This record gives sequence, structure tokens and C-alpha cells, in this order.
Amino acid sequence: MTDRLPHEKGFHISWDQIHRDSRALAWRLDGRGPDDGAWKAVVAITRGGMAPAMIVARELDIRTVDTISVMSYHSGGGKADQRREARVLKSPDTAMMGDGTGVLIVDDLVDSGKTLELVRDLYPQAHFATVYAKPEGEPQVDTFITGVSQDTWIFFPWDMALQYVEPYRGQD
Ligand SMILES: O=P(O)(O)OC[C@H]1O[C@H](OP(=O)(O)OP(=O)(O)O)[C@H](O)[C@@H]1O
Ligand code: HPA
Ligand SMILES: [Mg+2]
Repeated sequence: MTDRLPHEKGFHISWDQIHRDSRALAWRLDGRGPDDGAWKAVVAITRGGMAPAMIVARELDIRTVDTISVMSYHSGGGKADQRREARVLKSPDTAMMGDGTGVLIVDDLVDSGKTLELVRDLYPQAHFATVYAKPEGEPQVDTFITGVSQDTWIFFPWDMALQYVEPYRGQD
């Protein structure tokens, strides 16, 4: 069961498209680190940020890669007053992270911004990059490639499978 509702539109991303868009993100970030443009490390926000982070690390030849595990969930009682919250399940290496200076923190998308808000509180000097961004979360992200409307649900390739669909004009 996803919290997909009440999203009106679906944006279906193929492996090829997430690869192309993640490479575009890497090229956008190249040379923008604090130390003569270099980045110290890449940290993926698991799990959705792992594929984009791997591509960014490969494109920018960064070999210090770590993860921060964040789980978002709905808190509160009935559906109406449920708030989207997030908590950290696993942290990256403390010595490497410091205040986040020189660290690229990568995720697949920002929606409400709750996930990035939580991580930014921990590492305020890090650079936050996502492949996709919805308007509500844009204030939390420093660099993103493609904006999508708030009422769009993004389907990632790891959440989908190729399957048969009936012809447009069914047999009589
Ligand atoms: O801006 P927000 O409203 O916080 O939503 C964005 C986050 O939600 C999704 O992760 P999810 O929490 O579903 O976990 P997963 O990446 O492990 O699937 C997505 O990968 C982002 O990390
Ligand atoms: N797609 C997939 N996962 C998500 C989304 C989305 O649009 N928003 C929050 N998590
Ligand atoms: Mg995620």
C-alpha cells in the first residue's frame, strides 16, 4: 500500500531515464564543491538515493561513499491528522561528516521536504541534491534536475516491472 493517494498523476521513470537524469545531476554538481570545487564524499539517503548517488560518485570519480538511513512514516491518529515524520535508522561515519562541509548528500526526490529537513539539521553545511523535486520540498534542496507538480506520484524503476497491457482496441 503506498501513500500514493490523492496524487492525480503518475510519472513513470525507466532505468534509462534515472541514469540519464542522475548523470545530468552529476554534471550540474561538478566543480561546485567548497575546496577548489572538489567534493569530499557522497552520502546516499537510503534507499531511494542509492542508485543516483552511485551514478554521481562514478561520474565525479568520488570514492568516499557512505549512507544515511532515513525512514519516513505517518504519525498521529486518523488519516485526516496524519503528519509525515522521518527518523534516522543508521548514520554515516561521524569523523568523515563533521558539519557536512564538502559532502554531497543525494536522494532520488524531495516531496514534502521532511527527509531533507531532518538530514540538513544534522549536517547544515552539506550540499543537498536530488534528481526530482516537488514544489513543497524545493526550499530544502540545493540542486535538482527536474521539477514535478505536487499532485504527481513518481514511480521509480525499482518499484516497477515490465508487464503486458491489453491492446487499446480490444478484440470484439
Ligand atoms: O520529502 P519527503 O516527503 O520526506 O519524501 C521524500 C523521501 O521519500 C522517499 O523515501 P521513503 O521515505 O519512501 O524511503 P525509501 O527511499 O527507503 O523508499 C524518497 O526516496 C525520499 O527519500
Ligand atoms: N514517489 C515515490 N516515493 C515518494 C514520493 C513519490 O512521488 N513522494 C514521497 N516518496
Ligand atoms: Mg527515500
